[in-house]
Amino acid sequence: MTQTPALPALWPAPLADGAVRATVTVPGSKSVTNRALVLAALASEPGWVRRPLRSRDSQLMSDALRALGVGIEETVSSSSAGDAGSGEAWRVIPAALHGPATVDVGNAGTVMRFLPPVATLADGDIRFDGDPRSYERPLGQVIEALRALGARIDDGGRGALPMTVHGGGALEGGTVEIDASNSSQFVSALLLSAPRFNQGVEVRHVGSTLPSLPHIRMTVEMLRAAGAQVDTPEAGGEKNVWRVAPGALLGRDMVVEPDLSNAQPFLAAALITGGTVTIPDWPRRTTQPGDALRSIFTEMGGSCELTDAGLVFTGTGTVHGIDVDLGDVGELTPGIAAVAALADSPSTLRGVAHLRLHETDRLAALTKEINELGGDVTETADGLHIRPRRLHGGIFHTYDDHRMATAGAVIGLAVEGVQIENVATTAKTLPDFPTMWTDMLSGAGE
Ligand SMILES: O=C(O)C1=C[C@@H](OP(=O)(O)O)[C@@H](O)[C@H](O)C1
Ligand SMILES: C=C(OP(=O)(O)O)C(=O)O
Repeated sequence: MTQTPALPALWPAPLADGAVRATVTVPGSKSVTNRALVLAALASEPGWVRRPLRSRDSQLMSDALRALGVGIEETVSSSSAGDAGSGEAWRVIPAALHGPATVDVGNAGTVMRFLPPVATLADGDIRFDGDPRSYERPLGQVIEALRALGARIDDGGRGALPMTVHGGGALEGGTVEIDASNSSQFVSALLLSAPRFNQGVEVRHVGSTLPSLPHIRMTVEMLRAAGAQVDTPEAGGEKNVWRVAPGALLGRDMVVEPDLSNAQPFLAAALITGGTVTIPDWPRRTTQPGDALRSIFTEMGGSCELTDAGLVFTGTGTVHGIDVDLGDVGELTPGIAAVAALADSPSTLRGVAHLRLHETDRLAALTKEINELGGDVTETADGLHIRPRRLHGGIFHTYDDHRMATAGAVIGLAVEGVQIENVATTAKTLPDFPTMWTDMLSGAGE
């Protein structure tokens, strides 16, 4: 990670003085990095995580796994995987998991959901704590599911953090029902550790909706790549039922794809300024929800092409409103809302009620912050109505939410005088964002 110079409490978002033309290399996916770390830590032999994301969320994950006894050596190397694998690489050396230990989850959904099942396999007490917001983010369903599978957890009756998992060195596993309508991460959490449960797991989602399905597919694909046997609804199984058989996970050489959701502000910059931004290494096939930006931002007025140089995205400078269900790709909502506020027609963003439980209540935060710049946004039961208005400068508050900060920067490209409060919060998944943003505006890589 490059050392970012101290950032001001209020960061003046730069205004674009013309069409943006840049090539932007986006760091590794948070979701892939943190899954790769968990799977490598639970494997029966050492493995590699190549091109990992270095950010607060991945640091919290690796610190936590180290606290449980896992070895993680950070190296720079070349690999037999060729160019795709060269650069930074973490060697993960699994070990018997030990308590007592303390895990700081920060405000990382992946850490607070994926690690309690891992902690049940440790031979002692694992205390989980985190940022104040982590106490409010839903975890009760994971706690109850783990109890049903044989775990002992002391959460003081809160169904939330802080809590202690009394690891017994093993977990029985078996069949469990869970309502994952508040977060797909509940399902991913139970599946990721399940090869190590005595009976594996059968997870039955019983809620009315299930957000972020691509992230569950990511979990399944990465489990399979690590040698796990997984049955899914897609493979002809029962709807909303996933099964993972018990068995050893293999030590793999995993190359992390660029974080396509973090490519969003840069693509948005091309869209709204009528410029062109190229994102190298955009995968031709991926489970990342950010891939949906190709179609969503095309519908909003841009065009794109997957070339050998990466994804080349071009805007016309005219942005259209959109009516779209973002239930599968909820983490894209703040960036889409920012673009929609600059469009030539209204937008309706649906299917994202669960965003009220993310880093902050994103529906309330987007409504308030865009409206304070002169916008006209209203919350609906499951999303936002955005009627574009001429916006003016002002302070864009971020509520410790990395995607609020990048959304504010997108608006600031087109609206003079936008100041982003605590832009440093982008360190959650994209620590170099302010530098990357100014580099993009100076035409870096062209
Ligand atoms: O499993 C994952 O890596 C994620 C799943 C999604 O969570 P929700 O299902 O809670 O939205 C997504 O929003 C989050 O950024 C990452
Ligand atoms: C919802 C998000 O993060 P988390 O992994 O903390 O849930 C996100 O990155 O948009």
